[in-house]
Amino acid sequence: MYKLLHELQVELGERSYPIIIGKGMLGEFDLSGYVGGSQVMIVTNDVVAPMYLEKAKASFPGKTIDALVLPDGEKHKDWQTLNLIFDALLENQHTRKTTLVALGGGVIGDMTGFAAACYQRGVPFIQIPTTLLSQVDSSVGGKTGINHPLGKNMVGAFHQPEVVLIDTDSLQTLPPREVSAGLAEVIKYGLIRDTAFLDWLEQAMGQLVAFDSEALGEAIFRSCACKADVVGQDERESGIRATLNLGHTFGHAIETFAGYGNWLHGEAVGTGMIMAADLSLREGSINRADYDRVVRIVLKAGLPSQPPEQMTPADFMSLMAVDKKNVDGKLRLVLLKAVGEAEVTSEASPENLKATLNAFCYQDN
Ligand SMILES: NC(=O)c1ccc[n+]([C@@H]2O[C@H](COP(=O)([O-])OP(=O)(O)OC[C@H]3O[C@@H](n4cnc5c(N)ncnc54)[C@H](O)[C@@H]3O)[C@@H](O)[C@H]2O)c1
Ligand SMILES: O=C(O)C(=O)C[C@@H](O)[C@H](O)[C@H](O)COP(=O)(O)O
Ligand SMILES: [Zn+2]
Repeated sequence: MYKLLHELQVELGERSYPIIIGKGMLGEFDLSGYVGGSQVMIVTNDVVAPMYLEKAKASFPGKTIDALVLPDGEKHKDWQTLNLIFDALLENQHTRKTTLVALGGGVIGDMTGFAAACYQRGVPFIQIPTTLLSQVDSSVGGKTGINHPLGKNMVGAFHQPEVVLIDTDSLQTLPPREVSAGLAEVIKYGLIRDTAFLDWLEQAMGQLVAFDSEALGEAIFRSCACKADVVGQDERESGIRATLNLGHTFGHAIETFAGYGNWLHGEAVGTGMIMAADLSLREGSINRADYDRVVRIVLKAGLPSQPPEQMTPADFMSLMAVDKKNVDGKLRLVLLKAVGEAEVTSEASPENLKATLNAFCYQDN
C-alpha cells in the first residue's frame, strides 16, 4: 500500500491541478479518475521502461493502455523523437479524447507535454516524474518543448498537466550524478525566494546526496510548493516566473556549447548560478560572504563550478544572445538582490558581465 506524504495544488483557475507526493505510489495509486476518455498512451524511455512501465500501467485500471519507449537522453529531445510520439498515436488510432502520460525525467516530460499540446490541437497529459529534477521542477508548471541545435528549449508550448504524481521511491534507482543535478534546481528555490529553505538545505545536504528518503521527500515538497506558488502567480512568464531561470542563461549556453547531454541540465544550472552570483557580487547587490555561500552549497551538492574548458567569453555571448528572456536584442539576466531574493534585469553593466566571463573561462576570445 502507498503512503501519501503531501498534496499540493497548482492554482490556475480551470487549469488547476494537484501534485500528489508519496511513497510506493506507482502502480498503487489509481490515476484513472484523471483520464477523461478510455485511451492512454504512456511515453517513457529505454532506461525507465524496464524499471517502472509495468507498475505505471497498473495505475490506470480499466483504461486501454499503449506504451511508447523512446531512446534515452537529452540528445533525443528533438523533432525526430517528438515525431515518434505522433507516429505511435496515429498508428494506434488515438483520438482527441486520449490522455498522454509522461513516465520519466524532464526530457520525457517536456517532449510528452509538447506532443500533448500539439496532437490534434491539444490533448490532456499526466506527469509521472521519476528523477529528482523532474519531481522538483520540470513536471510542474506546464513548460513543454524540445531543443534546437542553436538553443535550448527553443520550440515548445505552455500546456499544463491534469495531475503530477510523484513517487519518491523511484529515486532510489537514480545514479548519484542525477541526484546532484536535481539538487541544483532545489538550491535555486532557496536562492531566489526562500532563505529558511536554504538554511535547511545547508544542514540537510549530506542526507540528500546520500539518498535519504525523508530528506528527499521534504526537499521535493518544499520545492514543489515554491514552484506552484510562482506558476500560480505568473503562468506564462510575464514577470516573476522568469526568476526560476536563475543560472539558466549561463547554463543553457553551457548545455548548447557542450552538445546536449554531455553536461546535465542541473550541472549547467549549478555552474550558471555561481556565475550569476559572481555577476551579482560585481554589481554590488550581494556581498562576498553571500557569494561564498552560493559556491559552498553548489559544491556540497556535488555540482561543477566551472564551465567547459574550451568555452570562451565569445561563445557565451553568442549563445546567450538567443535566450528567450532577451528583449530587443538586450540580454536579460536573473541576478541575486540578496540571498533569497532575485530580480530580472537588463541593466547589468557590460563591463561586469565581461569580467564574470573572463573570470570563469579558461580561454580568452
Ligand atoms: N519544463 C520545465 O519546467 C523544466 C524544468 C527543468 C528542467 N527541464 C528539462 O528537463 C530536462 C532534464 O531532466 P532530467 O534531469 O530529469 O533528465 P532526464 O530526463 O534525461 O533523466 C536523467 C536520466 O535518468 C534516467 N532516469 C529517469 N528516471 C530514473 C530512475 N527512477 N532511475 C534511474 N534512472 C532514471 C533517465 O532515463 C536519464 O538517463 C532538460 O531537458 C531540461 O531542459 C524542464
Ligand atoms: O518553469 C520555469 O519557468 C523554469 O524556468 C524552470 C527551469 O528550471 C527550466 O529549466 C525551464 O525549462 C527553463 O525554461 P526556458 O524557458 O528558459 O527554456
Ligand atoms: Zn532548469
